[in-house]
Amino acid sequence: MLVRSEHTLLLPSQRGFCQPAPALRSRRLHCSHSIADRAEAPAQGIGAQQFDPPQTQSPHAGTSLSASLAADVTYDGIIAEVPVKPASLYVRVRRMVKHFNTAKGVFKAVDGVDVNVEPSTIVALLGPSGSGKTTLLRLVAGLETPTSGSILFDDWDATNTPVQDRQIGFVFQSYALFNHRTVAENIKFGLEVRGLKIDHSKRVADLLELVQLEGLGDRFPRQLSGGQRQRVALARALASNPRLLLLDEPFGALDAVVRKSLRSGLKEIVRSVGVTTIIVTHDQEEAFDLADKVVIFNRGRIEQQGSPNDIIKKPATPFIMKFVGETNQVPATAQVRSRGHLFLYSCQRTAFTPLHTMHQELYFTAVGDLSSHSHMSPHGPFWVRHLLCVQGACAGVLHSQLLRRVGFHTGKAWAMFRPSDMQISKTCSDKGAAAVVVERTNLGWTLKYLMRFDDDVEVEYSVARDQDERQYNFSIGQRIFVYVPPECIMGFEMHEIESAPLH
Ligand SMILES: Nc1ncnc2c1ncn2[C@@H]1O[C@H](COP(=O)(O)OP(=O)(O)OP(=O)(O)O)[C@@H](O)[C@H]1O
Repeated sequence: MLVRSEHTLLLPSQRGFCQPAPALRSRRLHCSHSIADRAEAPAQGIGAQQFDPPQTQSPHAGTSLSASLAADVTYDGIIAEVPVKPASLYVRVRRMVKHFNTAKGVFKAVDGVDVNVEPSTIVALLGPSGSGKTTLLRLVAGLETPTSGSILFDDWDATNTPVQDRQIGFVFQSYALFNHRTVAENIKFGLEVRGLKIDHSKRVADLLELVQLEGLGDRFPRQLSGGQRQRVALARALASNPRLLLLDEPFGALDAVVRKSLRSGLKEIVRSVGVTTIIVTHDQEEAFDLADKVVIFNRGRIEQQGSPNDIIKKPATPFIMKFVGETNQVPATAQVRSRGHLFLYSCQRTAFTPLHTMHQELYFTAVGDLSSHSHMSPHGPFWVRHLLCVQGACAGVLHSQLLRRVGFHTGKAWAMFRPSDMQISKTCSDKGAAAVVVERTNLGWTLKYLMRFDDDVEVEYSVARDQDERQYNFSIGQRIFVYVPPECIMGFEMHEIESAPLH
């Protein structure tokens, strides 16, 4: 049954933040230490302990998240006892900048970042190493002072609020558990630092149940698997009923199988509790599976943010296109001559389409719209939108006039497309550029072909094994024809794709 007496004590003050308790100083030091240690943390011993989602399910499962959070809770267990809607926080990061002074000068780790984290949602910060993800998390936590910019927690400007007053739960890759304390004592620590006057034993028992570690409260961390230790860390972070949960590579030290099972457990728990959550991860699968919104960092800036679906289906920049999923990249103005046909698969900023078939005097030119998302270059990138077809002897002149009219300049351009968007045919047509199969790699359920066009440009094509058996089964040296629908091609210039750290 629902017990309300406990969680009324856990509700935040009207301002939205609890006042600092004297004991919190030690927590602050502890948190700083944990983050600083993260990069150096050795890989932990890994147990193959499975972590299935908790059996306690919300009766509102299947309804919208906000509806289930707002509803009266009528089921058993700790999930029902956590104050849901009032605890979830709306986090807004505004024009955030963080510079570090280094021997080489000022380093822009975070360079003008805006992020909204809606209440009760999970946001994943994803990006290459050194792109600024952890620095942003530390800024949100209050473990770093911004060079400029602000952080709003609901309507409260939390930019200068000390870490101990932010009512945040942390989970880090290195667990940061006390080895000399039992599991139960570690979880209890999360309550003690907040000075919460509640029945600690019951709360600990409930949290152990939530993370599926019932019966293990008396063990010491060294007697647990890596996955179990991480669940203790999660229980401890949730013990103080945080309004914001920050996770920094929480599963980074675990093997793929444990990561996956912990991930589904985490998702269930975070959704059930309704706590606003920000997770830093290197793992794209983790980010796309866990998060309502994925924020992709590159060189201290946000390259794109949106739902996992948006990012996968509508990558805004060549960097995202390359970072998320497989891509083929081909140079511009490359031509393929085959059986009297001239194929152009990128002409300045045109696309991978036949430009000219010598016999028919037929010209195609693909014209792209500049991407509205582009902030990297005034000229691109773009997605191809229209295909124009002109016939006759003056077509070449029209073609170059057209390019001038739509404003394409003559920098070195490239075209990029996903192997999954390639259409491969065994027979020659105006729709395909000729290539030869040069390599076939067996990847188990999929096969990867390497195909070389007549001008030596190579592209990869992956296909499911059963589809290959039914449809392709190409042999090395076989002549094939490759077509990519223009709307699946992104044109760009090389400097738009750089991801080296800023200095
Ligand atoms: N205290 C510091 N002094 C100087 N440079 C720093 C400091 N902290 C971070 N940096 C630099 O800022 C950049 C961003 O670091 P950050 O830890 O935020 O990256 P990240 O995206 O989280 O990387 P990773 O995924 O490898 O953890 C890095 O190049 C890092 O070296």
